[in-house]
Amino acid sequence: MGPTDLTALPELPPLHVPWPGQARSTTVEVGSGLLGQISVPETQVALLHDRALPTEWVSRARQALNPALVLPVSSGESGKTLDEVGRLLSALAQGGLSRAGAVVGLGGGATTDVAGFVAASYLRGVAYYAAPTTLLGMVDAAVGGKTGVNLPEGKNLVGAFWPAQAVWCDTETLDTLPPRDFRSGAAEVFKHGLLARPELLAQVLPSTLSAAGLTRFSEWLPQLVRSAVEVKAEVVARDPTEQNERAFLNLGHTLAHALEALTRHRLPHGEAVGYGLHFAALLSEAQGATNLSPHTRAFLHWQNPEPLPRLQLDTLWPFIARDKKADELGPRWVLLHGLAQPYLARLPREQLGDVFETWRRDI
Ligand SMILES: NC(=O)c1ccc[n+]([C@@H]2O[C@H](COP(=O)([O-])OP(=O)(O)OC[C@H]3O[C@@H](n4cnc5c(N)ncnc54)[C@H](O)[C@@H]3O)[C@@H](O)[C@H]2O)c1
Ligand SMILES: O=C(O)C(=O)C[C@@H](O)[C@H](O)[C@H](O)COP(=O)(O)O
Ligand SMILES: [Zn+2]
Repeated sequence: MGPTDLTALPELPPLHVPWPGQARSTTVEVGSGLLGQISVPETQVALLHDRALPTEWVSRARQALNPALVLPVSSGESGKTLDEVGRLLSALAQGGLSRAGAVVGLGGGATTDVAGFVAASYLRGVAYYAAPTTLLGMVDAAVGGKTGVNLPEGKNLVGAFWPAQAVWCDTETLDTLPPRDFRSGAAEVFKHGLLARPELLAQVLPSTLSAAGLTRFSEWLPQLVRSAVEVKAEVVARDPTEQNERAFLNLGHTLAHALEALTRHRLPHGEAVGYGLHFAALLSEAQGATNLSPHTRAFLHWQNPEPLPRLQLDTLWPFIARDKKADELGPRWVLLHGLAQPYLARLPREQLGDVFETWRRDI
């Protein structure tokens, strides 16, 4: 499918994600060319952008926001460290950003996770806005208020819930996103499809028999981003701080985060999630569900993630055991009774071995 004239498509109305018990809400806008039109009410703005982002997107945001401070953030997971956060906080202090100022994060999910955490910590919290430039950032990372960084002991082990006031998803920025990063982000769209909206599965993979599927140029891309955001927004509005059903958004992530930590983050998050979704589908089938793994197997085939080294469950276990959903009784897994029927389960470790071997053979 070739490029489409997105200006010919209808404008999508903004989505408002309420924050229960608080006066604020997040406005999520999706459209092509939004970046050149963004604005914030605060007069003093610090723009934190992925250092490796094409300059065109940084220039557009600079022109629109006229920021007092422009701070490049180390790209990807290498920026999701406490050292990087410390460096950025010092730069804000030295630059004189006041409590009335705002932080704007521009980049993929890694950058918006860091920028959001910096906004949450600086002066005990300043206004935060997100301009995600990856598919994953748009459909997942920038929405819902989870911000933070990694520790050597595991993924996202430090952070804060600090929702953005606005999230601007400019789908034009995806024009420069490498295809591998695009396919990586599609894992979170697929996850939202499995969790709540099965029609999204067919939009990512129009036919499980063909390799053709979603691309940066698919005419339904802005609508797909919006639909995927809606799934997350509905859950987050009911359970913003993961006391309950928000844990479902972690489908596939117990294994994914362990794979990321074990590979020292060389495996991109979305590829780890692709592997994790397949493991969750196989585990769900071992508990009685049917017809889930054909979907996740087809997705993995389409996504074509980096091959994994030979892995043992024993090697992954310490990371699985530290998953944030674990409690004193051990890890909890997000499973599916069927499409759009998630539940949480505690499984004895002995039950995982056979499924792990099947997964290993499949990937
Ligand atoms: N906070 C949340 O709720 C949440 C949800 C999902 C994922 N995450 C986090 O998001 C991160 C993954 O996000 P990601 O997949 O966006 O990875 P990323 O931020 O590392 O970006 C992937 C790559 O794309 C490049 N890039 C970004 N935008 C580009 C563009 N428009 N053109 C060209 N290159 C571009 C980046 O430089 C990087 O190399 C992980 O750290 C994950 O833990 C957070
Ligand atoms: O927003 C959520 O909640 C999610 O679980 C979305 C995940 O895709 C995302 O990777 C999130 O960062 C994982 O959160 P964590 O609490 O397990 O670190
Ligand atoms: Zn994720």
